[in-house]
Amino acid sequence: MDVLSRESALLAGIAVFTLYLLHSVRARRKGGLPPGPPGIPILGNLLQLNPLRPHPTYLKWAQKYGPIFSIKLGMQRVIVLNTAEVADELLVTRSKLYSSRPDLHVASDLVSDGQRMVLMANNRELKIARRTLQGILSPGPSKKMRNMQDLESRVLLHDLVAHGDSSLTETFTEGPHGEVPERHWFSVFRRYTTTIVMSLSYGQRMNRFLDNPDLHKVYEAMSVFMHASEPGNYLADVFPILRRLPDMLAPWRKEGRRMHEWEMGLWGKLLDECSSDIAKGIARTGFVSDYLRARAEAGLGDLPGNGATEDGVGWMRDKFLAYTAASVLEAGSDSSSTVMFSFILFMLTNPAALQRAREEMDRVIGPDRMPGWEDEDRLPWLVACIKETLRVRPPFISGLPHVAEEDDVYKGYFIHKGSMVIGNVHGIHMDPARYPNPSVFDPERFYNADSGLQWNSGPDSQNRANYVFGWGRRFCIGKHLAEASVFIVLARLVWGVDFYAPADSRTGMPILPDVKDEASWTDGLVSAPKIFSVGFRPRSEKHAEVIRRSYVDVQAEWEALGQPVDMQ
Ligand code: HEM
Repeated sequence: MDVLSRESALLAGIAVFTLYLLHSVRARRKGGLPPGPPGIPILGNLLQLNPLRPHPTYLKWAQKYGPIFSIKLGMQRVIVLNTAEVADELLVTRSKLYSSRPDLHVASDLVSDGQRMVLMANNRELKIARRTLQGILSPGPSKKMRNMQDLESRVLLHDLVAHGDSSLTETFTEGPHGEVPERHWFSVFRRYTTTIVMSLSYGQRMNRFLDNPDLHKVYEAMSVFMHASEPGNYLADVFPILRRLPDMLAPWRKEGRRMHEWEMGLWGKLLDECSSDIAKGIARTGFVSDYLRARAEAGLGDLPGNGATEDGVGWMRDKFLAYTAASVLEAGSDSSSTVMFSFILFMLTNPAALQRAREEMDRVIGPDRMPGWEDEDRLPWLVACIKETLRVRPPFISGLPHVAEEDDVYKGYFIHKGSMVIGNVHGIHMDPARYPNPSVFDPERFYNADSGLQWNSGPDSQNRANYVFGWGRRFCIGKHLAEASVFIVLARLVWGVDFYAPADSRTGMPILPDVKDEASWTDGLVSAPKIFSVGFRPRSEKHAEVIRRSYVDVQAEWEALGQPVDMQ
């Protein structure tokens, strides 16, 4: 160990011990914490769970300690909420107190320069970003994206059929951080989800999934940022005192700033290109160009820097605007495609459910046209299958952590200011009182042929079918867009495409990942199926003809809209 590392380790040790003493005295004085598994000094419960995959352990502890339990990860007190009732009470009814985020120094202050909304405390900037995005993502405005969702989902069907058996005949290996190989069928879906949010933000579509560095960069940026946010990766996140160390003793600072520069090469470049097109009088759509034009009309054409103006309006400055668009690109890409991959996996592992979905589709729609949103009410089995997919495998399976902004008391339990508070989505979805036989994939629990269709995914806390979109003031702002995408893509997939797993040459059985084995899923914030092999072909010649024709029509639409046509 060199001198610098020895000094850093010594300093860290002293800091850890001092903070540990302070925390223990405070906790003892207040008392009344929710129950929880005993930990060890300093590390608390850190060694008892995998921080990148905590949900199986959270479930075990929920079964032992009940609706609310408390653990300690190093110095960080964590309160985990395991029933819909307690999560609704704290994260919705008391949302004012529970809407901050953990203080992630490296991911937020350094990598994001404090501008990434998903990591922001419950502050003025967050309100400004949310208000701006409400303007494009609340129920009415989000419907304006339906034209793009319609056209892009037609392209997706064509791309899948063109992909055919490629993912069965080629060998693919995931990258060390779960990177998806470009030619794998996952990329066909990823192009769809990313092109939607790219059109929404910058009015530009992604017209190919192969040889498209910008598409990969969006996922790379997410991977960099998620890696930087992983609990325990940086001591400076856990021990704020270390943030005062000089640069030579704080290697994370250089690394964080380097990541920020790299990110700005993507997010900053997108904004710069948009500004320069506007300056040249080139027509651009998308919320960023609308925002820049409105800002210029307000006399604030040039507004470099971070944060927002101090006036009553609170105009976002350039970097804040670039990162708000980035939040849409990041939050809207991986999450929605994960649901699509999980749906395909659950349908293939539950062939009777898939067969029933196809029969419903044939009865209601037939082979001569593709389904649309107007058909939703008449496809209750398909919707039940999507809801059950969301319940069994929510993308953010351990929720996104909130933070208590004040001391609070719940049913006699003391919750310290600064505690991380986690809505245990998996625990709630596996609560047998709410979902009998919770580990079984059973769309029947959501099937109701007679009642009008409702997605019931919040934000109201009554009668929610699932908790995949979070809670309260941090509730997912893209829910309406996401549900519309998930529905149209999966309805059209079931309608027109026969998707199948490779068969074992000896037994003839399909080769599929074991959905109950955690090793089949990625770890980290978003838990997605790891890549698996699937082939795609049209369900009949008639379906093939509709898919072909509609792809040709879409190309004409792109030209009319001034968008690039598709490329293979
Ligand atoms: C199926 C797809 C999606 C899922 C499962 C999902 C889920 C979530 C969850 C769990 C949160 C955190 C909620 C909380 O802290 O309580 C969140 C936040 C967010 N989502 Fe989504 N999301 C999806 C799609 C989208 C889309 C399509 C967009 C944008 C177009 C989007 C934009 C955001 C943003 C900007 C935030 C941060 C909000 C904040 O921190 O205040 N999401 N999402």
